[in-house]
Amino acid sequence: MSGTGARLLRIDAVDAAYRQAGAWRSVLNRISLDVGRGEPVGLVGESGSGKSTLASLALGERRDDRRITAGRVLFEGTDLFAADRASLQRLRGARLAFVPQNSAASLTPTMRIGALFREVLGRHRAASRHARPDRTIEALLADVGIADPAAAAARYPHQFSGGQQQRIALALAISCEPALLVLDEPTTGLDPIIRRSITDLLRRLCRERGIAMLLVSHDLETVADLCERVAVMRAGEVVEVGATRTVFAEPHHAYTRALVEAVPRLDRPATAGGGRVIARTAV
Ligand SMILES: Nc1ncnc2c1ncn2[C@@H]1O[C@H](COP(=O)(O)OP(=O)(O)OP(=O)(O)O)[C@@H](O)[C@H]1O
Repeated sequence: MSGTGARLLRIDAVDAAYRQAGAWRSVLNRISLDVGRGEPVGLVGESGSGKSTLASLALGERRDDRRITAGRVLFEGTDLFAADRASLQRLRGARLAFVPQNSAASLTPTMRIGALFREVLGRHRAASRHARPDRTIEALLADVGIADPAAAAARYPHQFSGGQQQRIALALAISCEPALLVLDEPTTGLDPIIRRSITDLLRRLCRERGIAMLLVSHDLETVADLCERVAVMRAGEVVEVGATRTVFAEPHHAYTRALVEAVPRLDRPATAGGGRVIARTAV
């Protein structure tokens, strides 16, 4: 699946600013970026360059201390910052889903896994489409590799390992069949083996279900593994965007070159399967 499909998300010449000490400070400067249906797109760049801000705007998140001063964010043709709150609410969590950094910790500790799913499915009407929500929940848990899903649904998050919690959080994010998954550093802080298994799972889930991804990460290897296209940000601007292989193998912008050169080993050849152009970084 590739970015040749219809545009799903269109970030169109967006400027954004945060209020700090009573004044508005610009943090995004005429950012444009599209994500096609089913397309995985990575967002990399230096700390503070605006990646999380852009991801949050892609989710239509409104905050009193932030404003869009120019441009638009369109999701399936809806202007997320002109839409009324009810329309936005309908989109968020259903068509648009978010996987935060350390998503395992985002599972409510006092709720059983089954109840967590029923709450999310119920909130977005998806449950009513399924005659047997328990079956849906068990199928989702099985799909992310949780053994004995019926028993798992009756347990609490702390009764699972960190890696399993991460898988459950992913299953929860895709439970409403979103068209776009926005992920903020989904593999940061994970040990290398769990990171690899979560990356493989994400790739499979999104491919099988045709889910597009906007993936914010400092981990260029994960981006190279998962994303067909990548945008490189610096100081509130997209300095380079293109096919991940090309951008990482032949960076045009000096900043991208420095970023890629900072990865310890770049000498492993690209593989057909994962599309990796960057070798495993030292972890
Ligand atoms: N709530 C806020 N109030 C004021 N400024 C903010 C706020 N959140 C972010 N910023 C500023 O906006 C800019 C972009 O921050 P953002 O978190 O989007 O960058 P980032 O690329 O995701 O960084 P990192 O990789 O460190 O997470 C930074 O200068 C940051 O200080």
